[in-house]
Amino acid sequence: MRPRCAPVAGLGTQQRSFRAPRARTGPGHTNSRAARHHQIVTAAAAADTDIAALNDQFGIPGRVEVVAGLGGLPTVQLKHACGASAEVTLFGACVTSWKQASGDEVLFMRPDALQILAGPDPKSKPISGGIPHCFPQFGPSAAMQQHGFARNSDWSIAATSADPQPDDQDPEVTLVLRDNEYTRKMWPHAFEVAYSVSLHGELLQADMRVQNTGDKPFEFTAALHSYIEVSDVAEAKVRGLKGLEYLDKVADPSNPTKKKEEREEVTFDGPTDSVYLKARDYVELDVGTGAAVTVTTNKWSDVVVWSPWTAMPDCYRQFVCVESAQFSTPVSLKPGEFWRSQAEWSVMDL
Ligand SMILES: O=P(O)(O)OC[C@H]1O[C@@H](O)[C@H](O)[C@@H](O)[C@@H]1O
Repeated sequence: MRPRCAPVAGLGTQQRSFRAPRARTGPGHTNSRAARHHQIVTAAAAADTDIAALNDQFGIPGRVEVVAGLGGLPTVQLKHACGASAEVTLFGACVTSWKQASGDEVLFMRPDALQILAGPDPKSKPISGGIPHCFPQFGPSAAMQQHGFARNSDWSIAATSADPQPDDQDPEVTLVLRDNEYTRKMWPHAFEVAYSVSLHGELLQADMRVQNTGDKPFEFTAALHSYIEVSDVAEAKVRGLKGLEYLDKVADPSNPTKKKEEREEVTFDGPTDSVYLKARDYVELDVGTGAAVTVTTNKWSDVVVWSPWTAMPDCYRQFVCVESAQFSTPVSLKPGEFWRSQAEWSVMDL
């Protein structure tokens, strides 16, 4: 990623741009074709993965398109009027691309990102890279895959939208995942996760809502596992963590050591796997090109910083994960209750 030419509006803790909750329209509601191209497209969640049919149902010309994305996977492409774009796959609801108006990619896809398509069981491996999910656990645990099943599941499109004002065309997609036979085998709970991804100029926003739709309480942990491209891991620095306690998982992930971060800037000279507890709502990653990626959150309690170092010899120099997580305090939901959290990423010139 090269530095951007101009600063992005809405950076930092003072200029949070989380929007008011948007009412969700229930199943069966579909707008006329003309109306939906101007405002909101909403429909019953589509399980169908036929790309053309999905595009016909949810596409908004010039702003939202369902395409064959990474590895041919059905993917929702968001395009902002400023030239920025993002892509979200239905498999895993993974943000596989986020580009600035210049065309520069911000996220990193690992070379093994497409392993899912090669294996005999496509649900055995998540997409490695971009912004995948961890739900209902930020792992590991014996009960299921390392970071839960959400990133190994097929999500459905619930709605797309693009605001009609010429200067505020913010494309958005909302994907949903509900419990099903596959999830109940590992986690016997009824739930719905709604996940909205939107572009506001060059800024990327994600809004996650988890609801308990069953008749017994459950607990979960979660994360947005963002892989961010850096010029070289040795040049990368994470700011905003000083003074925080963290769990150092490098020596033994299941028995981490608690430490206190004394550094103003966290740098990398070996494997790093740290969960910063009760973190602030703003952290930035200096990517070493004269730009930083900022992460501003609402309700995510922790920040994870991960570099595999030479455990991934082909790619470790090219990325750092700075993740927004809910790990130190698992969320408990009673029947009918829901939890919501948001994160936004932007690029800032230094
Ligand atoms: O599942 P992925 O995408 O390969 O990421 C694995 C890593 O994810 C990080 O969030 C964890 O802190 C690491 O312990 C783990 O190794």
